[in-house]
This record gives sequence, structure tokens and C-alpha cells, in this order.
Amino acid sequence: MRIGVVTFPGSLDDRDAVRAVRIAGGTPVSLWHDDADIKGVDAVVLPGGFSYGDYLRCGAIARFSPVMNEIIRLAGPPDQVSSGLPVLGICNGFQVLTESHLLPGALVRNEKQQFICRDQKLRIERTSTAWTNGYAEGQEIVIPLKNGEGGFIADESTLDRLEGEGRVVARYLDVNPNGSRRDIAGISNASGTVVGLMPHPEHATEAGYGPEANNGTDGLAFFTSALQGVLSA
Ligand SMILES: NC(=O)CC[C@H](N)C(=O)O
Repeated sequence: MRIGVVTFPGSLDDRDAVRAVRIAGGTPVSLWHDDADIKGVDAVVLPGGFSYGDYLRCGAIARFSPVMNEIIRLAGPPDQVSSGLPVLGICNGFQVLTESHLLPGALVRNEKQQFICRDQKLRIERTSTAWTNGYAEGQEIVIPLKNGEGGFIADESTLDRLEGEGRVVARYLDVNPNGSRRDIAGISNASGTVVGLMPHPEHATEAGYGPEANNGTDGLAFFTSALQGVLSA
């Protein structure tokens, strides 16, 4: 399975995302922000970093890049249950997804106005997505978190809708590091093909290099899940 990893000017975690795809058993395909097509890949990862220098707002400029035009077209409308292109947005990638309106809500400055870097415990709440079907529902994992604008916000009716439709993919456990509403760390579109996640699974895919928990490999199932290519819902 060929998984595209997009590099924007200022991307930081694209190399680790490429590596994670390879460790999971997939074939990584590098995509450049200026590419008008996505080379026929089966899924796409939008990596973390500081696309276009985080000017204006994180992800606000990346959303208008040629490669995003194509990804937005292929991913399909966010509230429609259809099998569009699977897309995982990690951290800055999550910010790009909300700016692109592929996911609802927005990411704002962390509550304490500081950049955070820590190992973060999460609970996986939705496993019927292209990116989390390899986890058990309710599974607790620890992966790195590092961002300045990671507070997930949305109006109450949108939050209720996300909860009601089971679209909260992951929630912060023990500590809510950034003031995200309802401890939300990740959400999906209606069909579970598009997932945005603020912490970084690509940094916890190789034994001995991620957080101490489970030998540092708690993030790998995001990438092996995509290789299953099957949604259970
Ligand atoms: N690690 C990242 O992707 C950082 C995301 C974003 N630039 C922020 O600081 O919030």
C-alpha cells in the first residue's frame, strides 16, 4: 500500500512519518506542497511542523497549496459517510485539516500560552477509522505531544454532534495539556477516513525510541491500521 507524506515548506516531522509508514510495512511516497496530483497514493499523511512558518495561523496558508486542493477534492465532504481518500493529519497536519474544513472546529493557542513538549497519555475512543482500527476500543497509549497551538475548540453544538456521532477518536488522559474542549486530542470525519490528531504517533513506532510505555511503540498502530485498508463501520 502506497502512503503519501506531504512536505510543506516548514514541515518538520515528514521524515519520521515516512519512516513510520515503512516500519509499518507500507510504501511511503513523498509529496511536495506544490504537486498538483498525489501520484495515485492510497492514503495521505499530513505531518507535523510549521508549514509556511505558521504565519497567519497554523495551517492557514498550507490549506491553499496545490497538493491540498487535490487532497480536499479526494477526501470528500466531512459530514458525508462515503469512502474518500484516507488522510491522517498529525499536529500541524490536524491544523491543516481544520483550516481546510475537512474536519470541524479549530486549534488555538495552548491555554497557558506556552509551547508544550511531553509524553502524553491518551485513550483511543473510536476504532472504526482508517487510522485506528488496529487499536482496542478504550486502549490507553502514550505518545509524544509538542505544539504551541493545540487547544481544540468548537461550538457546543458541534462538540455534541462529534460526541453523538462517535467522532471523538482520542481523548487526553490524566492531564489536559492545552485546554482542549472535552479533553479532545483527535477527531474524525463522519466516515472515519479523515483523522486529525494533535499528539505524534510517528515518534512512537520504533522500540527504544518513543516514550517508555510499551517500549515506545504505542503509535505504530495508526500506520498499520491504514494498511488494513478496511473500515469496520
Ligand atoms: N509539532 C507540530 O506540528 C507543531 C504544530 C504547530 N506549528 C504548533 O506549534 O502548534
